[in-house]
Amino acid sequence: MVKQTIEVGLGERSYPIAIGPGVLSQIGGLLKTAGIAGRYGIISDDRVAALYGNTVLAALVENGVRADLFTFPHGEASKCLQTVEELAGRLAASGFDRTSGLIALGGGVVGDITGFLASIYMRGIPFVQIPTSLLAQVDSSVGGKTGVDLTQGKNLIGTFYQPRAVYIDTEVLQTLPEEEFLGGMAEVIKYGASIDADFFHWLREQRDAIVALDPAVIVPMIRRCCEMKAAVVEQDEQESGLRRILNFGHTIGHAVEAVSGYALNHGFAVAIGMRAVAELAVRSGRASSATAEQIEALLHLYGLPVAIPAQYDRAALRQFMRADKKASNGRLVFVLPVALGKVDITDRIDEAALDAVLA
Ligand SMILES: NC(=O)c1ccc[n+]([C@@H]2O[C@H](COP(=O)([O-])OP(=O)(O)OC[C@H]3O[C@@H](n4cnc5c(N)ncnc54)[C@H](O)[C@@H]3O)[C@@H](O)[C@H]2O)c1
Ligand SMILES: O=C(O)C(=O)C[C@@H](O)[C@H](O)[C@H](O)COP(=O)(O)O
Ligand SMILES: [Zn+2]
Repeated sequence: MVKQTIEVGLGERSYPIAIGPGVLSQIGGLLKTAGIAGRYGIISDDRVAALYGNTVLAALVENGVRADLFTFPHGEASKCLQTVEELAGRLAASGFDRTSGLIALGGGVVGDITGFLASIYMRGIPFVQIPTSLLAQVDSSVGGKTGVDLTQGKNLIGTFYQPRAVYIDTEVLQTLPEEEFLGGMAEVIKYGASIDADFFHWLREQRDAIVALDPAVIVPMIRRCCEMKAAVVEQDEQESGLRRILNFGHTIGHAVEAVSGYALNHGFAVAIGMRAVAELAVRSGRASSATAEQIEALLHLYGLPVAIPAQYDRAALRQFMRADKKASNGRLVFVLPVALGKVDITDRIDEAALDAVLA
């Protein structure tokens, strides 16, 4: 199948997203067009590096590019300042300078860390994304949000820093554990529920082909998500308004993820957060129960969790929600689904309704 390309139009910071099976086998040639003159540091986690690190390394070496591979332990616990500091130290000790570039080879954790590191190493060096999880291919590799977690909450340290290019090889999804694939489907469903009702219905109709990783549906599905994200980011790169819609399900989702001690994957937490906020929309009189039921049914269809586990401390959930970046002047901000494919952003939420949803 031929590789497809989408452009993220951000003026001088515009970049291409190449999507298709076999992109990784062409990566040496593709990277030549990314405009990075010097050495490459490939940043990956231990799991992804074991699967694909040498492929990328060899492709660069074959194309006459000097490259080194740096890894850290997989998992959200690595998404912290300590990992960034350690990687920066290793780059400096290996002689990486301002002509160098980074490659994020992995899921969203690798992408967020690498983008953040690239944005601050020697006050900024270029980087490219090679996302290998579904979640990273449909969401985190596009749009330039980078960062790490604090014990106080998710993504509390970070920058907006766009990659030079995004290279999506859909074949790498063959090795992705099922749970991680389903986590990615939560962000896919997010786009349908919040932006595109037709896409939402398509996801229901194509469920069997999607979970079977049929390229005839996987490639267009990833492409459509990237198109929607690019369109939002082009209009509101630094989230002064519209971009908040990409946070649908995240106000409660991020808190659920944090209370789980990051044991719950991000996508599962977002699924729980989307169902919770759909119920909140109904209880606030902003959405019909039919809309909430359709969202919950699609999450179920993909085997995603929808209930906040009973053992999660509700006071701790509230505390993490208050620490969210979108809270302002002590008021929580929610992205409410008012109809399929349409959301409202509001800080006017009835406390009793929120209490009922969290209960
Ligand atoms: N920057 C953004 O816009 C943005 C958007 C959404 C999510 N995120 C962040 O992304 C992170 C979640 O990303 P994630 O779900 O990719 O998690 P992840 O990066 O931890 O990857 C999930 C697991 O899958 C493994 N893996 C990845 N690709 C693989 C492959 N092809 N084969 C086998 N194993 C593979 C990884 O080693 C890891 O163990 C969270 O930190 C979240 O906050 C950021
Ligand atoms: O790109 C965005 O904008 C998003 O909100 C995408 C989200 O899926 C993602 O989880 C993002 O990292 C959340 O950002 P945050 O600023 O709310 O922490
Ligand atoms: Zn997310």
